Amino acid sequence: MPAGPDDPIVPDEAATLLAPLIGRDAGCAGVLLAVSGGPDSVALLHLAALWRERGGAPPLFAATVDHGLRPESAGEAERVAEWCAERRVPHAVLRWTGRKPATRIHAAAREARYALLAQQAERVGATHIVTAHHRDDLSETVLMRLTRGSGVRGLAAMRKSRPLGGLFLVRPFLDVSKSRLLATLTQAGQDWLRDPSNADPRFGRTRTRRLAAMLAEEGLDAARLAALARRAARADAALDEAARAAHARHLSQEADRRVFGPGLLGEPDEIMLRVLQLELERHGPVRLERLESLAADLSAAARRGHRLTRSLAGAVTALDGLGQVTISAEKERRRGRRALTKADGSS
Ligand SMILES: Nc1ncnc2c1ncn2[C@@H]1O[C@H](COP(=O)(O)OP(=O)(O)OP(=O)(O)O)[C@@H](O)[C@H]1O
Repeated sequence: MPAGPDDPIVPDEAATLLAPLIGRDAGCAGVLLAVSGGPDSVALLHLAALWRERGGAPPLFAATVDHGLRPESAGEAERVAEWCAERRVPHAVLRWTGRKPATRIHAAAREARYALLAQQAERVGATHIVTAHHRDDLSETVLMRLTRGSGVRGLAAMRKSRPLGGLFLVRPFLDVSKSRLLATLTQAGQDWLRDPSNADPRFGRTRTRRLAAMLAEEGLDAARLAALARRAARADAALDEAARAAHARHLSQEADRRVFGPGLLGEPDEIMLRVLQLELERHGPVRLERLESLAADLSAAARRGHRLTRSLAGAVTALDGLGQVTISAEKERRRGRRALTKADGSS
């Protein structure tokens, strides 16, 4: 009988969830569990240890990042260390000692956290870092992206597995509801830490949770939002593949200047946009809205046989009268112009 939405996860199911992503067959030589001490990641620790008891699990390690942002954080990391010791999972506390910015602290903490986890994984020889993001996290991320007007890629939200430097970042619980993780801990008699920031309305995620509760009453629940993310991820992967093929097809010259034949502007808008994105992201980050406006301007100019030059993301995109698009680094273009001026003898 399939498990109900609030049923605890049983040991066999733990193996089914974890093995395809971090089993030895998945090329995993060691796993670093990211355990904050919250219920989700304590459930991850508990289930991974259960899986190891049954055999077939790779070597397990755990780490807690102490961001040093709340006075209780050091003590909390010690509690996690105890829960890991009870399961004979080697545990490390990783301290964020870098400068703490005055704004966007949440984003900076996240960036520092992944960097510290990656360093620790390399130190212990783990190839995979595992977090306990679950279906409710996924659906909240989709909702946040919807409110920001994201495209297909943004709506795909989180992937179960993605590269992180030379490692893999794995999220085996994306199909599992938070209530099941809580039920698992309750059944096991395992305690967890209550993070006060989870109820703080200043954080966007807390506001999104309220919105999620309202939408669920209308039928747009976590399962449906997660299904949307899955479908968006599938579409995104197909579009990416088509864009890579179009990129290879239209790139006619590869040197400092990259030249794309006129066929690029005849591609469907989404493919053309992604080819431009692939190219521009080699120079710097680029916002979707800016990319859309560049693509629209290029198409409109090409239709009229006009030329066009635009600077974006540290690169210059130039359309000639024949529909060819050339992309070069802004500084190379400047260097080229200086060389020309010198050769002219003008100053
Ligand atoms: N301090 C921490 N130490 C170790 N792991 C952590 C820590 N904080 C979060 N994690 C891991 O990340 C998972 C998600 O945590 P959380 O939802 O708080 O992340 P977030 O701040 O929303 O950022 P993101 O979703 O981008 O990782 C946790 O279940 C846990 O596996």
